[in-house]
Amino acid sequence: MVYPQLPSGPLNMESNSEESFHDNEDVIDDFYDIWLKNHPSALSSFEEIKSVAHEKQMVVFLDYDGTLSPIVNNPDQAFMSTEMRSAVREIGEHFPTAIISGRSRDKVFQFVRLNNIYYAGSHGMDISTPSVSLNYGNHKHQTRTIDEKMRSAVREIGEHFPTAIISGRSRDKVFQFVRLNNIYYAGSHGMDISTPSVSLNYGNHEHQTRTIDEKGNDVVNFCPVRDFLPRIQTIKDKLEKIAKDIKGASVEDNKFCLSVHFRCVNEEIKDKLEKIAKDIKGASVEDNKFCLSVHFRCVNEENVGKLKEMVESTMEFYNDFRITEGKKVMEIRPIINWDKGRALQYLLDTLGFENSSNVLPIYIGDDKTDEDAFKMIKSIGRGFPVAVSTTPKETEALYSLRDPTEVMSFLILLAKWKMGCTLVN
Ligand SMILES: O=P(O)(O)OC[C@H]1O[C@H](O[C@H]2O[C@H](CO)[C@@H](O)[C@H](O)[C@H]2O)[C@H](O)[C@@H](O)[C@@H]1O
Repeated sequence: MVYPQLPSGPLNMESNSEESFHDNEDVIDDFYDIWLKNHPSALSSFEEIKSVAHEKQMVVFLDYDGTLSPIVNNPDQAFMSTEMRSAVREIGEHFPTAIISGRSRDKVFQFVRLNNIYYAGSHGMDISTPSVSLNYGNHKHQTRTIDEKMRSAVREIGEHFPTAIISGRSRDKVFQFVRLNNIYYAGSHGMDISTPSVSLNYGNHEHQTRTIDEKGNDVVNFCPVRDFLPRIQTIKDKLEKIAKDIKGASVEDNKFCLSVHFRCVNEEIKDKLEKIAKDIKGASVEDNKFCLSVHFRCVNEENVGKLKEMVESTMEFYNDFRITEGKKVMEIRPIINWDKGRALQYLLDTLGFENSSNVLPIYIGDDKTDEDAFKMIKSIGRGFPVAVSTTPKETEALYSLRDPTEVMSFLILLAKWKMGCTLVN
């Protein structure tokens, strides 16, 4: 498929339609008709989409707020309808499907509660895929958590081979996570090892002690750093005092080692923003885990400028974060070269569609951050970027849908079409 050139629209529009057409409702309809010519409805273009997608692998990407759920005043009440949930479930049955949202990944999952799709939160900075996909893509920022499938795989390995887990955590903590009795555990970066007592026949006996574990088994503990324990506790006390003064920092006791965590240090920013929001009626701060949102949908027009100024001047002290603006929301995000477009590419690679010319990504979204995903599809040169908007706006998308209701009709149509193809074949 040759990716058509995006038309240069005749309208001078800002990219946030909610802002640009706020007071101009009379002219919206006329402009919308002109805009539709450049960004035709994905519903009325369905025949064309079908003919391009025929015998290709479509991968579906969806934004959450304003796309699967209507925009409402209270961000915690942005529920999706039961009908929308079934439509997305259906889509997930027929196509690899992911939701890429500005919300925290956990929160989107709480809203959507579907297990047959993938989730990317914090504007694509926090992605979860099945662990088999760890064969693909860039592993640098990937972590695994042990789920039941993983536990049975390790149990199975332990049945066939002598198996050990060597972790930086304390030995007890790893055991609590893994809970398997047929493998060995080494904690504190290997400084605390427990094996069955037969191993007393081998190796250096200097740091070995024989004990009986809680199940009555004779075990050998190897620990070359036991003498360090009192000093580690003193250091821990000192570090805890320091961490107490830095919001979000914490100290983890790994028995013979200590970890100082700083993943949540942007708690400090959250704290400052919350103080600002408290003084401005209607403003609120939402914690999206790796990003923060300052909402001003319910703030009086005359106070919005003041709020924005205060947030901007607070953020001047944190030059590793940037502010982007969405629909009546300021989004505070780490300055890294990562956005919804990069997340889309990562998901395509991770799900095994790297370099496949057969793949057609479709992305449906309503806000500014979705433009990064539209641009990525454009740079791939194949696929369907779809903007959700009731008013004309500047966008990189090729197609459009008016609102979540039209999104739902489109998803239903897409799933039905695919089901038909599957039945015929
Ligand atoms: O990427 P998204 O899933 O679209 O998330 C972007 C922001 O969406 C949410 O805010 C928007 O929806 C709220 C509920 O309808 C509305 O009250 C708010 O004015 C909108 O901006 C979410 O609450 C934000 O944290 C996201 O950044």
